[in-house]
Amino acid sequence: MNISTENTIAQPVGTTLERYIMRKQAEFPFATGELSQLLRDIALAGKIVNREVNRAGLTSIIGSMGQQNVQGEAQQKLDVEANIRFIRALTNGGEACAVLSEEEDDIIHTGNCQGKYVVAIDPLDGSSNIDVNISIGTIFSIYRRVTPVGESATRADFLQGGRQQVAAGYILYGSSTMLVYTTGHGVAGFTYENSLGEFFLSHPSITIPTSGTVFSCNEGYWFDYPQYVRDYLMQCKREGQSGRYVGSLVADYHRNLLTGGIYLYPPTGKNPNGKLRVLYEAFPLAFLIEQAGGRAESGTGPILDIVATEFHQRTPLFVGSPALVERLLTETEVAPKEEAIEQNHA
Ligand SMILES: O=P(O)(O)OC[C@H]1O[C@](O)(COP(=O)(O)O)[C@@H](O)[C@@H]1O
Ligand SMILES: [Mg+2]
Ligand SMILES: [Mg+2]
Repeated sequence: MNISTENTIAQPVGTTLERYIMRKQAEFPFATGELSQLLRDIALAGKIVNREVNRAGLTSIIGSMGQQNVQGEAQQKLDVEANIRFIRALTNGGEACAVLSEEEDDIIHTGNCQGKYVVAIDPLDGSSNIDVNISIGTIFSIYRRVTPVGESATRADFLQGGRQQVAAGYILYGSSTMLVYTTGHGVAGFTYENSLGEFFLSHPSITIPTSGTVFSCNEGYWFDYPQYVRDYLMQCKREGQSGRYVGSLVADYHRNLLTGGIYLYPPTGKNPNGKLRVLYEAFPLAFLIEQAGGRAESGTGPILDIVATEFHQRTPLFVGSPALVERLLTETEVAPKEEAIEQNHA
């Protein structure tokens, strides 16, 4: 039987994440395999969380914990479970010596002092969407530690700066589940095949379109947005661009990454520093978007240039197609018809 007949009768299932990671590792002669193992550990926890997300309505996993996390936000049960799953996988894996999680006040020491890496993670992104069956995600950021191997990790390991990330990515629990990551050599995406229990390479080299016609932000805060953001959005509307906002950062970001667009979480009167967290939301997504040819800014400079001094520090975030981010930052003339339009709707 020739190859083409074979492929017709039994279609190849493709490249697994496991094989892809091994191949990539082989391209770097000095790689030890530890970062590869760390990525596998994250993928494993992602599979477990995916299982819980898929049956969320059938088990007692939906709903609030009735408590708040360190940032004063109501914790959902799945926030707590995802946090446990990722920390456990990273602890059992052995490559990460410490983890910083959105759900924890301080860093978690895994007990693996020989581990060369630290991981900052948003275990469950889009918490408000858990109970209503809408896409949610996980975001992760990996650094090589700066403290000596064998000792406990410290704040310095997590506060190195976004440009020191060695890998970053996210898992999107959407209409299909995807894992998208970068190690600084482009961006690859993998789709989860439930029946085989494996992520398969589905998007070998992701690049974001230079421009697009989608803006994603919570327009409920319109009157609290800075003038330059409102000017930009008015311009988008005059041009007939589309507004798309899921309310899960990972989902909004992923759509714009594939189709072109801009995600905005500006500073507001209530949250002058925005809402999103530097270390486990903005930094990893900024690293990844730059690797995909996009841009991520805070309004005062590139996200990756932020000097973070606190674990749970926040930042405004404008991220997406480079031409759209550029336009937001440069074309900020006051829109002449804005007042009139607002009065019309008063
Ligand atoms: O409801 P808002 O203010 O539009 O905020 C939505 C944003 O908040 C987040 O839910 C914050 O993330 P967490 O769910 O991890 O706290 C983002 O995913 C999302 O983009
Ligand atoms: Mg989040
Ligand atoms: Mg979260």
